[in-house]
Amino acid sequence: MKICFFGVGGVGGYFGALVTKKFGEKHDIFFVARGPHEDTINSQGLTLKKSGGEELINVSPKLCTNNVGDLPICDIIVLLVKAYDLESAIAEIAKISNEETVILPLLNGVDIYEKIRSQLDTGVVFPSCIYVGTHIESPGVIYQKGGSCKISLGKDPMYPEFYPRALLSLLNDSSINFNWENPVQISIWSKYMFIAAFGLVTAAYGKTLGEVLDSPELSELTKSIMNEVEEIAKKLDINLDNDIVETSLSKAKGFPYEAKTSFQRDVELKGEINEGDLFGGTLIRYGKELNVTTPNTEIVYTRLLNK
Ligand SMILES: NC(=O)C1=CN([C@@H]2O[C@H](COP(=O)(O)OP(=O)(O)OC[C@H]3O[C@@H](n4cnc5c(N)ncnc54)[C@H](OP(=O)(O)O)[C@@H]3O)[C@@H](O)[C@H]2O)C=CC1
Ligand SMILES: CC(C)(CO)C(=O)C(=O)O
Repeated sequence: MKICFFGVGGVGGYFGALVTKKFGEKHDIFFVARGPHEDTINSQGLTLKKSGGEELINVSPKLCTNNVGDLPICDIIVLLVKAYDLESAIAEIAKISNEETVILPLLNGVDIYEKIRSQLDTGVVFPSCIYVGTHIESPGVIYQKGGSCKISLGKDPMYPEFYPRALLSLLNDSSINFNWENPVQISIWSKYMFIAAFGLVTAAYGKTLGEVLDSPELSELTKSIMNEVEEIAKKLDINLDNDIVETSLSKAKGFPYEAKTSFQRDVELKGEINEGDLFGGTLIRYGKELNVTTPNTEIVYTRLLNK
């Protein structure tokens, strides 16, 4: 098979390394990367420090490139760019996919499937989400620490009968945990509740997940954003568990004290280029459309925009 990891940063690099370690000989595996990260992968391979660095994996794909013109039509594309790069990435992916290509986008967000479908009508696209704490430590090196590392994915509403046997075998045989869930929207919204609330608060106040949990004031603020997400989900008929806010809060205890959300990292490193609209902007828009007040999201998002 021809398999492309489009974006091998924190999450894409983590999964790309695991799949390449297992299947680099058997399948043609391609990485799309750019800049110094691409250069280092080409000269030294991609290194994954798994579970906080105790286990080291080093892999080389068949080709790492920033130009999809170098790639064939692929059977499987794992899409892992930040939301602000999604539109341009989809335009590139359209060039290496056909109607049979299986596309797995693991980005945070509740409307990623719709965003992809508004631009791409080929391929089979699986709505999904993932809990994993991982980032680019230095060019060519991915550092993973924390998170269940489990993917939730469900059927493509456009092809409800299509079961992605090859993709699921690939994940399974690469020792990647997943749940095939239908409907998957409950998991996607539960993950979104977690990351929108913790992402906004960690980024706006410059605190790690552990520091937010330690602060009664910031925990309460995180919880109040989660309550707003819950109200929006209710209006959309997404049946989240009754205790979803409590379980989402306690999920953060499963991450190391010093863990940062990917959103906090972006705000610290890249300033204004970040996924704020995916969290704050989207929630505020939903609130207006659905008549749900979102005062806490607004306070935190405004603080971020004024940073
Ligand atoms: N990191 C985490 O722990 C988690 C992240 N997520 C979500 O997963 C998604 C990906 O996040 P993450 O992996 O952290 O992001 P990263 O920024 O670490 O990785 C994305 C990579 O894709 C590259 N890229 C983007 N567009 C192109 C392009 N056209 N050509 C070549 N390379 C490209 C980026 O390059 P460059 O750096 O040059 O922009 C970057 O290396 C986000 O939606 C995030 O919210 C979900 C769960 C956990
Ligand atoms: C929840 C968390 C922290 C890890 O999955 C995440 O999704 C992120 O940092 O974007």
